[in-house]
Amino acid sequence: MNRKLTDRANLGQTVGTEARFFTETIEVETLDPLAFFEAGRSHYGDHRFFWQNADKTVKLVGVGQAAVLTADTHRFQSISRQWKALYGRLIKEEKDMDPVLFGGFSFDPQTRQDDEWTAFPAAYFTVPLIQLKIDNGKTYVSINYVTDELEAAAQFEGLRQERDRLIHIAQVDEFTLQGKPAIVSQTELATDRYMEAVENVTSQIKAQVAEKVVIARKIKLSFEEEFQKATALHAITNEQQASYHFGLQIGEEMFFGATPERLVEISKGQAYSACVAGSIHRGKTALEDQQLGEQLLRDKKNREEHQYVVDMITEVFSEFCSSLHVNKTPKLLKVRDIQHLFTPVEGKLAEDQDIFRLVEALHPTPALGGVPRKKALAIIRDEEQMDRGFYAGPIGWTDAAGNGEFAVAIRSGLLSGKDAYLYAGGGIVADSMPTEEYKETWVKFRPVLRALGGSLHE
Ligand SMILES: C=C(O[C@H]1C=CC=C(C(=O)O)[C@@H]1O)C(=O)O
Ligand SMILES: [Mg+2]
Repeated sequence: MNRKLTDRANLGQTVGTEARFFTETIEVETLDPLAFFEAGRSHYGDHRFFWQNADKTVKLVGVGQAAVLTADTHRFQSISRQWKALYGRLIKEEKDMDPVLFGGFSFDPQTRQDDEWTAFPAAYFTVPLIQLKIDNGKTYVSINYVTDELEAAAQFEGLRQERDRLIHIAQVDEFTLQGKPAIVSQTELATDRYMEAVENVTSQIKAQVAEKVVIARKIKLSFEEEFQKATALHAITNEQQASYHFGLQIGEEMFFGATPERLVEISKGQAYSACVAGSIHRGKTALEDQQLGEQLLRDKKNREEHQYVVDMITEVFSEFCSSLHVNKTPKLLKVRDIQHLFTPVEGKLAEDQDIFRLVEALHPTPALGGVPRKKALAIIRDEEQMDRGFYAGPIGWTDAAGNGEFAVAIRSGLLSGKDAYLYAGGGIVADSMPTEEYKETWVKFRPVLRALGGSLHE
């Protein structure tokens, strides 16, 4: 039994057969998405989300819940089915935007469950009550409302007032962020276990039990006071520019991060993914940076880490797409602290496919799981001895038209009261060295560590 799910059974609205799903959109003057997120705190402080894609053409903020979809078994199909049932009841005019379904999946529902992740079920998605969408520079605010009652006009009018209140606060009131609270402690959890795990995994790979396995570890930070969620999001958006920025708040907890890795985007019938695996740090000078990049492109161990991901994503795309494009050799993807090997994958999505099927087929890629997938997951469960929660899982959005985007939730952490849990890992292949992998995780911890004011281990 999944205790997380039973804990959450009373949350949100179920979709009854009589339910109707109303939406209404207005276009407004530009506003700061974080100011809107913060404006929602007093009334909807327990349920908010924030998202922006890597090129910042799509920004989303949701506050409150019009509907909540959760799932335990067959979680990808279950969310897809629930979403179809819900938007099948959608009543909208042409000028109205599609409501957004936002959420994510945990990395591995079969792993052990640690207390910090209790609020996060194996799959959690929400349609916000009030939704901000900035799409190619235009700003839209929608109200979404699901009801069984025949007479919903009064509630809807109340929501319009709420919408206007939030817009006003975000546009007019001064938006002040609280400072970062002082850190009481920063603890590496089970570093010895991590080093041993990397050692064991390389031996298993040499013995041909698996080909590649990603092993991760965590750091715990404790603060003098609770870390304000908007402050954490503001800090992370300034950390690592060319990345997806996300925050998903469920009750007191918020999972957030800045990931450079797209899992899948569907836009107008095209599907896009990215193989991101294999890493080296940034150079201190432009020249050193370039030399490090060239070294990474030539490095056998990193190319091997990368190739497993390319092979797997290519295989999935050949199954789901009618045509396909994959580059033969990787490029470099440079973000603030790290450079990765990067191969974009693109295809024309076959008829009758949906984003949840693709997410299911792709998750976890060998950039976060391993090869073969099942064996790698079993080794991760045995060796890591921790609950990754939503770290390394798919996080993102979709709409009724079938468009949407999911990123791989790495470079991420969970804010939980006065504590934060940060996660980072790396792909282990036969030639991996525990001390080198350990160093690589420190580089990957940096964006969230810096955002929270932790010490970087330089
Ligand atoms: C597992 C992580 O990164 C993955 C993504 C890119 C590069 C990776 C690597 O070089 O090991 C990892 O596969 C992480 O950031 O926690
Ligand atoms: Mg690596």
